[in-house]
Formats: sequence, C-alpha cells, structure tokens
Amino acid sequence: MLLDVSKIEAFYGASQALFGVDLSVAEGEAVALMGRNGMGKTTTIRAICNMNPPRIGTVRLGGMDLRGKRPHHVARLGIGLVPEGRRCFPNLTVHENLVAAARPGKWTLERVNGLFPRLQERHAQMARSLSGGEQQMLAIGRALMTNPRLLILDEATEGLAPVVRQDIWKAIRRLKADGLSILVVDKTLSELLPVADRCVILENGRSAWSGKAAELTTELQDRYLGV
Ligand SMILES: Nc1ncnc2c1ncn2[C@@H]1O[C@H](COP(=O)(O)OP(=O)(O)OP(=O)(O)O)[C@@H](O)[C@H]1O
Repeated sequence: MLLDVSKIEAFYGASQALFGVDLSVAEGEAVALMGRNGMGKTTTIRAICNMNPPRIGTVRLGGMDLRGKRPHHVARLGIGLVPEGRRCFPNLTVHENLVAAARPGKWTLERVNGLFPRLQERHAQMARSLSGGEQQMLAIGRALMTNPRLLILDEATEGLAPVVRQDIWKAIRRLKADGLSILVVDKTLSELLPVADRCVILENGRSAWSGKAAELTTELQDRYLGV
C-alpha cells in the first residue's frame, strides 16, 4: 500500500473530530474520500499531512510511519497537497510559485504548462491576480512540481464556474490515466465517481463504508451523502 491510514483519532483542542478513520491508497489508485459536511474529510487530510497530527493511530506512506514528521517533511516524503482554499504565494508570479516548489522528477515546468496551458499564458502574472480557477490550477501545478508519490485534492473544484470545473476534472483524469496515486475530496459525485477506483465514506469522524465506486448504490448515497 502506498498510503495506509489506520484507526486514526484527531482532536481540535479538547474536542475530538476523528474517532477511528481507516483508509488506504494503492499505487496508481484514485480513492474518493466522501461524507457530508463536517464529517471529517478535511481533518483526515490534515492528520495525514501532520498539520493536525493524529493522537492515536498510524499513517504510513510507502510503509514508513509518518509519526512525528513535520508537514514540510511529509511533503518531501512524497505527499503533494492541494489544500482547501487553494493557497499559493499571492505576491509571487505563476512561474515563481511553480519553481519554488520544484523537486526533480518527471513533473517539470514544461509538463505542468502542458497540463494547464492557461498557466503558461499567465506565467509572469502575480498569483493574487489570477481567477479562482487559475489559482486552483496553480495549486495543482505546484503540488505536481514536488513530484509527489500521492496527490491529495481537497475540494479542488469548489466554487468554480462550470467550464473551469471541467478543465480541472479533465486534468485530474489525465493524472489518473498517467498512473498518479490520488486521494480526492469533492462534492460533485457525477464527476468524482467516474474518476474514483474506490470510495471511503466518513460519518461523524469514522470510516462508515468503503468499497469500489461501482458498488456505491443510490441507497448508500442517500444514507451517507444525501442532504
Ligand atoms: N479548526 C477547528 N476547530 C474546531 N473544530 C473543528 C475545526 N475544524 C473542523 N472542526 C470540526 O471537526 C469536524 C470535522 O470537520 P471537517 O472540516 O474535517 O469536515 P469535512 O468533512 O471536511 O466537512 P466540509 O465538507 O464541510 O469541509 C466538524 O465537527 C468540525 O466542526
């Protein structure tokens, strides 16, 4: 297993948010992390990256226990995170944002520009002046420039115009076809499910269901994801 999350529990101060989350991502697999609002998806991602380290349970990447590793170290070990809210350096140009993150590997500036031609067109522009969709592309491009073993996308298409969402999904499908291992959170099932090999559903901070995307029946969707 590339990523192996076992029985993690996480807290915000005294308040417990995760009560036992299990999930795994195999090499080349795309796993959808799902659940209604507030069920713990972002907290799970923050726990995996040790931004809010789990107090109980283990997270392993390629067999290595990530316990005690600082978030930047986790990034260096191969987890590329595209966080909720697409954080780029606002006062750096597109180009500077991309090269600041670069580590050797098959993902180069050229390849990222090929994936997102809009970034190439705007390479000299300040990140803060980009549209929301372009900032999201930049956030994904930055994560790819680290040449991650695992790409984590937290709500990468949230709040974007439909056309731009399509561009982002197209890129995600290309990354998946290219063999990248991906953990993805997104609310739009119609776009998420075709990309996902497997789904893990959280309910109240626990893994409540996991299985192949094709096994996620409308009944299960109503039970765990319906509003
Ligand atoms: N900074 C915080 N301080 C305290 N509690 C928090 C904090 N962030 C999240 N929580 C709580 O942790 C629980 C899980 O939240 P989390 O954001 O992980 O859910 P989510 O599944 O990502 O939801 P959403 O889809 O709304 O982003 C919720 O009960 C939430 O209120």
